[in-house]
Amino acid sequence: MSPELSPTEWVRKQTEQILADGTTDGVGINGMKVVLFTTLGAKSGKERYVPLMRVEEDGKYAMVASKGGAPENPSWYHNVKANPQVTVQDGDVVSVKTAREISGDERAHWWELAVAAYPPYADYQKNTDRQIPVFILE
Ligand SMILES: C[C@H](OP(=O)(O)OC[C@@H](O)[C@@H](O)[C@@H](O)Cn1c2nc(=O)[nH]c(=O)c-2cc2ccc(O)cc21)C(=O)N[C@@H](CCC(=O)N[C@@H](CCC(=O)O)C(=O)O)C(=O)O
Repeated sequence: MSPELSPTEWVRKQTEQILADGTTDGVGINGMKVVLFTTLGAKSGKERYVPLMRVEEDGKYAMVASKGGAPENPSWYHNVKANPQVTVQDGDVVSVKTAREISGDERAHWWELAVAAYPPYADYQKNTDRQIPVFILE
């Protein structure tokens, strides 16, 4: 059973391209890199593809639950909380990592990395009083 694609058209298309190419290298947003995560549904138990911006340091990755600055967290946030084992595809390299939500100074460091990788994150945070959750995968 292969993981579910997003019901969101543009996201599904990017995921399909990654799967067809066998690498994330051909997909991006305004030239900024994307990584393909696979999460396990908290309720459905289904595997789900979740492409996110690439935020990486020393082999560790962040998952930034921005959802464009929406008032609510993305559904995948609940999936990762419930099932912290997440598959990561960066380029053509696939690994399985464990996610944990971060806060305080650790989050501040990774937020800086995230905004450097994808500046719109700063605008998304301005647009909502929800503190955008950040996971680290290692
Ligand atoms: C649309 C919805 O997606 P979502 O999980 O809310 O996530 C919304 C977006 O964050 C997600 O589409 C991201 O991939 C969008 N996205 C980014 N989203 C971000 O939040 N941050 C990013 O940096 C980001 C970058 C990005 C780059 C490329 C790209 O193509 C997409 C990108 C969705 O997939 N819903 C499904 C599944 C819902 C689900 O996961 N249900 C869980 C239960 C969840 C629960 O317990 O509430 C289950 O199956 O058990 C559905 O409604 O059927």
